[in-house]
This record gives sequence, structure tokens and C-alpha cells, in this order.
Amino acid sequence: MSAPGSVTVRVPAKVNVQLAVGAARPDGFHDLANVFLAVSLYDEVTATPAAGLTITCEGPDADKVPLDRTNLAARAAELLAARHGVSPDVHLHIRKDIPVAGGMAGGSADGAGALLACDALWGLDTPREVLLEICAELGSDVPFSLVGGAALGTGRGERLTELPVGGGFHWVFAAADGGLSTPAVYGEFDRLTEGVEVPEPAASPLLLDALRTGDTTALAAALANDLQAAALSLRPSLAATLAAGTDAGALAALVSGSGPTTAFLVKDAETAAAVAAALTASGTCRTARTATSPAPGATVL
Ligand SMILES: C[C@](O)(CO)[C@H](O)COP(=O)(O)OP(=O)(O)OC[C@H]1O[C@@H](n2ccc(N)nc2=O)[C@H](O)[C@@H]1O
Ligand SMILES: Nc1ncnc2c1ncn2[C@@H]1O[C@H](COP(=O)(O)OP(=O)(O)OP(=O)(O)O)[C@@H](O)[C@H]1O
Repeated sequence: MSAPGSVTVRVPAKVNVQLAVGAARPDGFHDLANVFLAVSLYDEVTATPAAGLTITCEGPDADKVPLDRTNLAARAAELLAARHGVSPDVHLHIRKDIPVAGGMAGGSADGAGALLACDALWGLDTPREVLLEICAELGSDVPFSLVGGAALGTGRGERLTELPVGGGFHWVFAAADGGLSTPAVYGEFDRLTEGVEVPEPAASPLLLDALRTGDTTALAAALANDLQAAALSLRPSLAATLAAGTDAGALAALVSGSGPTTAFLVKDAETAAAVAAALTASGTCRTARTATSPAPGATVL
């Protein structure tokens, strides 16, 4: 619960269990078949009445988060206020636990969280479709941060179809030193695929089946990220992290979205703890954390 007069929203991180990337479009974006899964690492956004718009942030990565109007949480408050013709008078406090610039949609989570928190604080009761439109305007990953669970994102990833998930999955996430810029990773994808026919992105039926039945082994076999080669090209040291996780007993390893966070699918909570400890001891990453999925989308606490 928030302090009286304020609203707190909790928002999950994501991992892309499949990220199929098409050729660059004329607008610079790429069409995707993006299978999002929300995981139990969360940011919290608290909205409190204030004169004007201000932002504070706490957490181990707080110094890497912009506190000006470029923060996605601030942009969310401004877009929502503009839609309703009110002024964005709010103080937003972000408790950041999702790695920054890590490929886990941390900024997107804060955008979706601020949107929901301001909507409740200002008593606007904005229809869900309008909130989703504002999310898409904020960024390709933001609609999924609002929705959570599992979903297929098409277009640039913003058009969502929710997916059924038949069971829980256990993960380990290894955060790397420093971030990777999402546009730079897509740019490297373009460079690596120059002169190559890039197929239309399509969701894998085997992967969707694995999610639907909650089959960890089948999901491990189907995990795929078309941005992985680009992330590894920009950050070759990630190969050692991926190897350390599979050596320690993970069923599969992949780069999370645009990276540099790496994701390891494991069979149970006990293996997750062991793989996280081995990754931390390996010296190939900054920290390793366990998490489960699916996790709910943005939720008012
Ligand atoms: C890598 C992913 O995290 C996978 O979920 C997303 O595709 C990125 O989503 P995001 O961070 O919300 O990205 P946006 O803020 O919408 O776009 C940032 C930049 O990423 C590139 N971008 C993003 C999404 C997309 N479908 N194609 C792209 O080429 C573009 O250069 C764009 O200017
Ligand atoms: N609330 C925010 N939290 C973190 N970064 C933010 C935020 N708002 C804007 N940014 C900017 O966005 C950049 C990318 O941060 P973010 O943590 O969203 O990356 P990401 O997890 O790789 O994103 P994605 O997975 O959606 O591509 C940061 O380097 C920062 O400059």
C-alpha cells in the first residue's frame, strides 16, 4: 500500500522467449514476432500530488536513470495529462530493481507504471484501449509492461495478442557491467544481415505450444533471439556468461532482448539458486538473480 494521497504501481521486467526480427522498415523500425514473457523482477512507481512534474529514483542502478523529461515515466505522465487537458502535476518516485539498459524493458516498465499510477491519482479512469495507445506512443515494449503475463507482439512489437501459459517457469538473469543501446543492437543486426534475404518474422508453433502446456524442456529447445548475434558482436564477453550458465546446469541460455542481460531457463527453483551462485562465482557477470514467470502486468498496490 502507498502512503495516503499517493498511488504505487508495481511493474514486471520481461524476457523475449522468441524474438524474430524482419528487415528494417522505411521508418527505421523492424517488424517483429516478439513473444514476451513477464518475469518476477519489478520496478515500483509511486505517484504523489505535487506542483509541477518531478522524478526521483532509488536502487543500485539509480545513477544511470535520467531524472529529466526524457525519463519514460515523465513522458507517460505528460502524455496522459495532455490527453485529458490537465497539467502533469505529480511527483514520481521510481524504486528500480530492473537492470538499466539491460534488455529487460526497465524504462518501459516505469512508463507503464507511471501511466497507471497517474491515472489512478488523478481519478481519470482512462479506458484500457486508450492507455494501450499511449503505451505504444511511449515505446514498442511499453504496452506489454502494462499487460504482463505472456503475449505475442507484432508490428514493431506494440500490437499484442495475449498468450495462454500452462505452468510456471524458473529463470536466472545475469546482469552485465554497462548497458547496450537498443538502436545500436538493431543497427548491428542490419549490418550483419546486409545482402541477406531476411525472412518475414513468424512465431514458432513449437514455442507457443511449450508455453501453453507449461513444458520447460520444450520451451528450452525453442528459445530464439534474432538479436543475439548482434548483441554478441557488440559485446563478445557475453559468450562466456552464456557458457557459464549452461555449464552450471541451465537447460538453455540466451541474450534477453537487445541485451546485455543474459537469461537462463532452469528446471526448478533449486537449480535456479545453484546456477545463480555459479554465475556469480564465475566472474563473467555483475550479478545473477533468480525469477519466475509468468508475472502479472502493471498492478496498483
Ligand atoms: C529489443 C526489444 O526490447 C524486444 O522486446 C524491443 O524491440 C525494443 O523496444 P523499445 O526499447 O521499446 O524500443 P523503442 O523505444 O520503440 O525504439 C527504440 C529504437 O529501437 C529500434 N527498434 C525498436 C523496435 C523495433 N521493432 N524495431 C526497431 O528497430 C529503433 O532503432 C528505435 O528507434
Ligand atoms: N525510467 C527509466 N529507467 C531506465 N532508463 C530510462 C528510463 N527512462 C528513460 N531511460 C533511458 O532509456 C535507456 C534504456 O533503458 P532501459 O532500462 O529501458 O533499457 P532496456 O531494458 O534495454 O530497454 P528494452 O528492453 O525495452 O529495449 C537508458 O539508458 C536511459 O537513458
